[in-house]
Amino acid sequence: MRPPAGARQSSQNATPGIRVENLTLRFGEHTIFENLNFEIGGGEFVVLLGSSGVGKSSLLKIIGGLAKATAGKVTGTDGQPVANRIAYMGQQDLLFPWLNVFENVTLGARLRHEKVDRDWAEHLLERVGLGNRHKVLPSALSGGMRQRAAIARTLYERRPIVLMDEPFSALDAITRAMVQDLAAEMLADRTVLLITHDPMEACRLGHHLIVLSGHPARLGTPITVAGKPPRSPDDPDLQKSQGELLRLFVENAR
Ligand SMILES: Nc1ncnc2c1ncn2[C@@H]1O[C@H](COP(=O)(O)OP(=O)(O)OP(=O)(O)O)[C@@H](O)[C@H]1O
Repeated sequence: MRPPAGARQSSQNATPGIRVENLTLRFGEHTIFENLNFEIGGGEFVVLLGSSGVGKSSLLKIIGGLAKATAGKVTGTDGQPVANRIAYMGQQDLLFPWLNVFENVTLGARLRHEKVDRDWAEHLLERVGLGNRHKVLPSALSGGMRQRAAIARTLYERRPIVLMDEPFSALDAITRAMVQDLAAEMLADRTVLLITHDPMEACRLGHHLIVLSGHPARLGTPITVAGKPPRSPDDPDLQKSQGELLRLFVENAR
C-alpha cells in the first residue's frame, strides 16, 4: 500500500494489485475527491474507512468499473486494465431467490454460456460450510449462510482482485466474526479492497487501513496492522491499530 511514486515491482507477484492515478469525481459543483493517488500491492488486503457520504462506495464502484470517474485512471499494478479481473461483493448478498445455492454460485458461468465447473463449485460450497445445501433456496438460509453463499459465488469467478462494500454489516456479531475468519482464509491470495465502518473488522482483516476524509476527500497515511489476518480481537497488534484508527477518526472530526 503506497503512492504510485514508490511503486513496487508488482509484476514479481502473480496476483495483480490496483493502481489509482489522479482520480477525480465531481457531481455538478460538488467535488467528492480530487487527484487521488494510491497503489495496493498484489495480494494485499486493504480496508477503506471514512465517514458516511465521504465517497468510499463511489471510489469502489469506479475501481470496479461500475461507475465513471470525472478524471484519472485505474489499472492493475502490471499496467493492464482491471475490468475483467475484478469480483465485486456488496452489502446485500444479491442471491437470486428463485435459484438454489448451487445455481446462484455458478450463475456467472451460466450467464456467460460457459460450462459450469461443478467440482470447483462443490469444493467452494464445502469450504464455506454449505456442502449439504446445494439445492436449498436462499429464503431457507440464515443471513450468515446467505453471505457465505455470496462469498462462494465471488470466489467461483477466480478473479484475482476482490472489491467488497460492507459485505458483513448486516450480520450479527458472532456470525460476522465467523464469516470474517472465512473471508480472510479464502481471500488470502487475492488483492482485496474492503469498505467497512467497523474499526474492529478493519483491524481483524486488513494488512493496511486507509481513511478517506474531508471535502473534497483525501486519503490519509495508511495504517499498517502488524501480524497476519484474521487477528483475534484480543491480539495486541489489533488493539494498537484500533487505538490509532480511533485517534485518527477523532482528529478528522475536529
Ligand atoms: N449518482 C450520484 N449523483 C449525485 N451524487 C452522488 C451520486 N452518487 C453518490 N453521490 C454523492 O456522493 C457522495 C459520496 O457518496 P458515497 O456513496 O460514495 O459515500 P460513502 O462514503 O460510501 O457513504 P456510506 O458510508 O454512507 O455508504 C455523497 O454525498 C452522495 O450523495
